[in-house]
Amino acid sequence: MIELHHLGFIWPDGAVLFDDLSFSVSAGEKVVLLGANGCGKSTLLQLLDGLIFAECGSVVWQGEELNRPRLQQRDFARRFRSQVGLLFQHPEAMLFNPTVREEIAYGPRQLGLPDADMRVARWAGALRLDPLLDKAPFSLSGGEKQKVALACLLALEPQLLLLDEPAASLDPATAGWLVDTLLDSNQTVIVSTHNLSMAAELGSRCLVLGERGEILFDGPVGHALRATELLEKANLAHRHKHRHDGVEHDHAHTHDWDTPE
Ligand SMILES: Nc1ncnc2c1ncn2[C@@H]1O[C@H](COP(=O)(O)OP(=O)(O)OP(=O)(O)O)[C@@H](O)[C@H]1O
Repeated sequence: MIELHHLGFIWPDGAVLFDDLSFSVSAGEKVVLLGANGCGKSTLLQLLDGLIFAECGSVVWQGEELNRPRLQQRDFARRFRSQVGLLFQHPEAMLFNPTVREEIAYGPRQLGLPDADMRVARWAGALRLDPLLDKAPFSLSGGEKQKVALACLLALEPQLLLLDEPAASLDPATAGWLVDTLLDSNQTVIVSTHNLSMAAELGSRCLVLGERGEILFDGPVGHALRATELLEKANLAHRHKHRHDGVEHDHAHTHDWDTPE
């Protein structure tokens, strides 16, 4: 489905993020990206979405290299944009239409899909956005905006969903709905999250990134979440010091997942 080969990425200010990063994701896989703040999860998702491009190495999508010239070809860009969708970490970045209804319909209409209205009804209904359909997206709460952004993406029904912290502002019921929806679908999903419980429920595979975006672990989510040293190395767990009856001890902690001590 999508492959990275020896990717190297440098920001315009000279900061090196990825160096020789390689992995591939097969059709239908649900992959969780775990890593501390600033390790490169959002940047990686933007590289996979063809919004930014690497200095060296390549991103290959369904056998075709994803690069600037190819995305300037109308047919390729149209095919790629209809089959790959990115949910931005900050939903405001995606919302610019006057109403929620138009916002959700925008993508399907841009792609010339004939059933845009049906898609709006389906995904607004699923995310319980019906009462908000005639409201302006900018007037919504943080969680409501995130739901609208999700509805926009899901309405495109892409083959590959790139989700950047999709549950950050969602209430537990909606986050649970999202996990179930993704698990029930045959879409390929690459999701970044700090939410280790969600990672455990959603992913069969996870990539744990180190400080400079290097892969520290690529394997089953359950293994990663039980690997205390790995979690500490990736800054996903930290050591708490405790003092009881004059005896001090410390142990590793995550905040939403019980790591073995
Ligand atoms: N436009 C930019 N120019 C230079 N450096 C940048 C730019 N955007 C991001 N960075 C840097 O790239 C690194 C990776 O950022 P990124 O947003 O991908 O991290 P992240 O893993 O998604 O973090 P978080 O968990 O905090 O969302 C950070 O050190 C960040 O400061």
